[in-house]
Amino acid sequence: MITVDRVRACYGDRLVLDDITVTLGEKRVGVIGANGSGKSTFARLLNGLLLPTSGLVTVDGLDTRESGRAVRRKVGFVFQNPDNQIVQPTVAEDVAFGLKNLGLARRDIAGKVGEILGRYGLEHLRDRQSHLLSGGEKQLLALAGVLVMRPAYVVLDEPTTLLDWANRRRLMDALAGLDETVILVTHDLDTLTGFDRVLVIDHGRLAVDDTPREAVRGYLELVSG
Ligand SMILES: Nc1ncnc2c1ncn2[C@@H]1O[C@H](COP(=O)(O)OP(=O)(O)OP(=O)(O)O)[C@@H](O)[C@H]1O
Repeated sequence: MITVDRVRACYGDRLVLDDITVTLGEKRVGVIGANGSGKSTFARLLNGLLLPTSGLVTVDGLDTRESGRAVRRKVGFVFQNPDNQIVQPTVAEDVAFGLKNLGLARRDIAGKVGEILGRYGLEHLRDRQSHLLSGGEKQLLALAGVLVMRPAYVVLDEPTTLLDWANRRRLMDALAGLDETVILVTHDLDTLTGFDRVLVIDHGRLAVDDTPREAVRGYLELVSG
């Protein structure tokens, strides 16, 4: 369970999130809102990439301020732009990167990498240069690199914006099949079908917290004034 308790977040003296309190325990949570409303900032708080200016964020009881490393093992983060997280020259090396850092044996790493590449239809790309993949392939690789670490939670920040229809479908199918808890920041409102809960952030405040249908309705009301 992730708890966000009376959180404010500032960049310099600019207040971007104001007094957010929410407990996330559902398997599928969406986060929507206008450009600049604070969604990415909210997402980054959940795995300690960003620390609250005041208030508290905990993941399964761990304070992100005190236990950043343990929190990041629990909460995987998929960036909007996969180039921000693909760091190794080949696909297989990139997926293996986090496991190597954990000090796993070479044979265990190979097994886990093979399994995850197979699961996401990336096996044929294993020796390809990561930076030459298409946008959709990169997005799936970024997801695979996070999932191979077996996080309990996966936070995705607008993962479908670079994708064509087929790759968007692939990514959403991949997400639908996950056992992990998914927290998805998106502008792509139809990807929220079947979600348990959707939060709407408006000018740094939690404006709506409801079912997808009601949250989207509330969001459209907000943006149409
Ligand atoms: N590192 C930063 N330094 C200063 N201001 C920032 C920083 N990151 C974000 N902001 C500002 O904080 C506000 C919220 O940004 P955030 O990225 O959280 O919004 P968002 O809802 O994810 O937007 P979008 O839908 O456009 O991705 C914006 O006004 C943005 O300009």
